[in-house]
Amino acid sequence: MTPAARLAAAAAIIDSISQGRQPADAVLKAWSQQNRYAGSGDRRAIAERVYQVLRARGRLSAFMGGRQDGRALIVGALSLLDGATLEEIEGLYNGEGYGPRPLSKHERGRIMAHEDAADLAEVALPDFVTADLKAVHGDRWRDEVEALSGRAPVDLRVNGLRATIEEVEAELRGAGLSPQRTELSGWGLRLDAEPAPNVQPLDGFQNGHFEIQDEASQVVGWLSGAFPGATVVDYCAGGGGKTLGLVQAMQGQGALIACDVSAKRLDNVKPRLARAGVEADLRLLGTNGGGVEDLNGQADVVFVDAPCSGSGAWRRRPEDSWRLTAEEVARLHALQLRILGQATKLVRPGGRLAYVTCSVLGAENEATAAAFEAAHADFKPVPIADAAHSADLTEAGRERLTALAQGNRLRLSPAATGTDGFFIALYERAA
Ligand SMILES: C[S@@+](CC[C@H](N)C(=O)[O-])C[C@H]1O[C@@H](n2cnc3c(N)ncnc32)[C@H](O)[C@@H]1O
Repeated sequence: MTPAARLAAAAAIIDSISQGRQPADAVLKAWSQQNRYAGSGDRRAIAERVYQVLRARGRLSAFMGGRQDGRALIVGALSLLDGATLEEIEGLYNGEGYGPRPLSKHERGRIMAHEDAADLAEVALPDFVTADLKAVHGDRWRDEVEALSGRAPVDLRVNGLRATIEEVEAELRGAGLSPQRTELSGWGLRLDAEPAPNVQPLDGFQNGHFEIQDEASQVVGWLSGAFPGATVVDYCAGGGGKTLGLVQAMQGQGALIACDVSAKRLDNVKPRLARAGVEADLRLLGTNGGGVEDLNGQADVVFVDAPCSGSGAWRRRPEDSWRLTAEEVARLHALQLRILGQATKLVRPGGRLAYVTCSVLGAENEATAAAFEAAHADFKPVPIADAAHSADLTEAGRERLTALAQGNRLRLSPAATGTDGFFIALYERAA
């Protein structure tokens, strides 16, 4: 494919991502299957262009005078992000072959405007998101916006029940990769996202020596208070990402009950448990919390990884950032409170409750924690500093997390910790 034909293909793919609800990855994969003439270099270049545009969509749309179509966004990217000159862009947009038609007067005018991407931070994300980040971070909101628009590395969690970190490092190096130890999690290894490391075929993955899991997602498990021999309920277990980390914190000893309202998601936990060589009691919950009555007042730790916007993972799924609405966030906030209320019943007197999201929004984090605290005087905030002694954290991690915490609440984010955005609030049920 010519460079111009790649741009035309990327524009069409961006349009189908905009018009549907499918993840960008799935749309790109479908396009590759339907366009077999595209070679691996074409597919890589097209995917890179699509992700570059998705990450900067708000800015590019503003730069192009509010247009949101794939063609305009790519013209904007060439000018604003790549720094291409008008002549260079006209060379690509000349209507020849499978390339895009020539530039319009309006498009030429936008290119001549010579704006700076950094000046467009205000419009990088939906307005209600920017307002939320400003309310939480004050002057530092720009850092959060910039970091959220970046690329995420690939983090692995070594399964200490099956392997040592040195063994996994050696296997990864043998496969030509360059793992770096993570700063906060004592079991984390970080790989560059580019070129995308393909770790799933490795023996270590197949044999459960490691899982793919963002460092912040590991850290919230280490802070949960799960200990060997405990009864731990993973209340919103989903596909089981945190479940496996919780079993590891329990050193495989005790009872782990993984619940979810989605049978399909719970099914996905089974092969992961088998690979990691651990067991959990999987329970399908009713939306009113039914199905775990036998555990009322029994759990040492209830871990609520609540449904949320997923905004903490926008580096990985940038298309979600402009699909989110303020109404959806309000719905999620109400759901988070309802689920927390249900989960409280399972905590034994003196036991722990951990509220977790992978969101960066105050509306789903501090606001939900504050509303929960106002309604549940019997749940006392536990300072993060008291939980940060976990041996699964690095020494630097213990210090850093203690310093970052605000009482019983902690935020991790691409800007603050170089991780996905996560939030945790810890409570203890009055004895
Ligand atoms: C953030 S995801 C959990 C991700 C999972 N813990 C992981 O690490 O892979 C939230 C989960 O909450 C579940 N959920 C939604 N409503 C729920 C409810 N009323 N009670 C319990 N879980 C619920 C969803 O099915 C979803 O799997």
